Amino acid sequence: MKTVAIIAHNGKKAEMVQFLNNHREALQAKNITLIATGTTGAKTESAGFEVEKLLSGPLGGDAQIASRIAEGKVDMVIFFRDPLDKHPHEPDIFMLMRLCDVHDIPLATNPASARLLMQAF
Ligand SMILES: O=C(CO)COP(=O)(O)O
Repeated sequence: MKTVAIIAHNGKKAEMVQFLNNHREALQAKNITLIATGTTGAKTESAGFEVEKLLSGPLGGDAQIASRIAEGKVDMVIFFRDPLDKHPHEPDIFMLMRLCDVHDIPLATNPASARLLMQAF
């Protein structure tokens, strides 16, 4: 079983749901468990996926996922960031991405790279 963390900023949540729908069979076939920041997780659940929901990003959800990465509990991160919006919790976002690099965890920040990573996963 592998764990994939999914996170999407508000302007990218629809793309995340679309991405998951497009990969529904692969997620099942590869026995992937999903964890997510709060609102991303709620949207994911509404689309019919099982997902562990952590706190909403601005309330510490990114930091919780960063902590799971540091503990070696995450195998891949899909984080659809919105580069055209401001985020009050930017330090948490950088921490999450930094810890992916520290621990050599694959990180996709847009659908094109996420598609490639999922193929290889
Ligand atoms: O803010 C986020 C990522 O930085 C996402 O958080 P939500 O999924 O709770 O909207």
